[in-house]
Amino acid sequence: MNAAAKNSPRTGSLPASLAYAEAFVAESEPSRVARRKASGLGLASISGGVAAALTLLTKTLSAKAVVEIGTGTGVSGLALFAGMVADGVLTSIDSESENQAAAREAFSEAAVPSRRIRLIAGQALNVLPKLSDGAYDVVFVNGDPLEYVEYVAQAERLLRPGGLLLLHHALWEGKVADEQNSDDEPLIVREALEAVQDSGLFTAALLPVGDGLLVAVRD
Ligand SMILES: C[S@@+](CC[C@H](N)C(=O)[O-])C[C@H]1O[C@@H](n2cnc3c(N)ncnc32)[C@H](O)[C@@H]1O
Repeated sequence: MNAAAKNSPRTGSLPASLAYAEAFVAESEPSRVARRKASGLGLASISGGVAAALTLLTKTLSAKAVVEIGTGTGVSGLALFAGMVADGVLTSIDSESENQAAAREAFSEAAVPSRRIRLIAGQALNVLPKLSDGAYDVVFVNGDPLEYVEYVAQAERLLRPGGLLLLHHALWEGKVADEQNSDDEPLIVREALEAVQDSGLFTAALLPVGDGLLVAVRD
């Protein structure tokens, strides 16, 4: 095989490569437990690859103040805490207090001090407007996909210059890329991605990790 063929993305099995990439960083025991609880509650959690990306990005930024929309049982929160500075605070919003109770257990299991955890039970679109302008290093979006356009608008306001918008499910089960697909979720996710592109406020990359992770830095 010549060097060009060896480096071609078409060489070998793409599904096997993606599975390899997803499992590249080992998952912690508290994260495994939180993932199992999520399954029991019928909730989806971020994949191992997305978790690794969240930790990497928050660590690169030395993130101190992070907003999460969609706490779930804490799989993504654990990944964010793993990258944040030692006294960083995660503000995480979820409409279901049962999910947040499971997340609190996961954070306790991982020995995250309670002063670093700010869990807010409520509808994201009621809570987000109460958070301060330009005060956050990262906004991670994993709540109601039908509200993604509004979440992007809130992130524009909440992020400091140089802060990161991380939007999960950016490829929504492979349906966002299919422009003929007009299901509600992919339609709204597509609109949210276009809002980021058209705002002129972000420099973005769409990573094909997990179900798709939009990474956009606030200019
Ligand atoms: C996919 S789960 C989040 C999973 C979590 N990020 C993780 O990986 O561990 C989505 C969560 O968003 C919450 N949610 C859905 N709609 C919401 C809304 N409008 N406001 C706040 N939370 C919402 C759900 O209760 C659920 O816990």
